[in-house]
Amino acid sequence: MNFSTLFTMQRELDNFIQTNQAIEKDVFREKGLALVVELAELANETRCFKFWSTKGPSERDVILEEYVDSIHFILSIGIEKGFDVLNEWPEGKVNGELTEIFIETITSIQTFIFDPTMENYKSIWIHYGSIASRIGFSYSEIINAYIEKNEKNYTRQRTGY
Ligand SMILES: O=c1ccn([C@H]2C[C@H](O)[C@@H](COP(=O)(O)OP(=O)(O)OP(=O)(O)O)O2)c(=O)[nH]1
Repeated sequence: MNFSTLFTMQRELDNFIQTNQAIEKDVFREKGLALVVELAELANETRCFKFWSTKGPSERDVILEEYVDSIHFILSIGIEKGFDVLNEWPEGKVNGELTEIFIETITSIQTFIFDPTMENYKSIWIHYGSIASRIGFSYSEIINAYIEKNEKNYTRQRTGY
């Protein structure tokens, strides 16, 4: 599946959710905060910063589901601002340990919320690409997990969780 299809799938899901929940206001900032929360949940499952604990990271599938929750909201905030024209995952390198990358990713999200430019949007993707490669998630693994969670999100809306 190519990258732009993700935007199509996300647009359809967002429309479904907004109609289902009768949302008429602008929810860009809510989605921005949701992304920060998902990033924190992801960091929490990797346990990369827990120097006080000997317990290892959560199961790979658990971490991957958290990761693709973030992907949903990255796509969604891009759609909100009309940046859903990317054909490829923006590439770039972010140096440092996973903890450092997480901290910089928070900054990239905040920067985009306050200054939603294409450059700042791409920076979020670059940071998430670095997180994926640091954890060891492949592109196809991410796409498959995204498709699975996307379907689960429809079910959750239909069953009114
Ligand atoms: O406009 C929206 C709103 C939400 N989602 C998706 C993204 C994510 O995949 C899921 C929300 O995350 P999660 O599944 O963790 O939902 P939650 O309500 O935080 O779950 P829980 O109550 O189980 O923690 O809904 C969208 O795609 N578009």
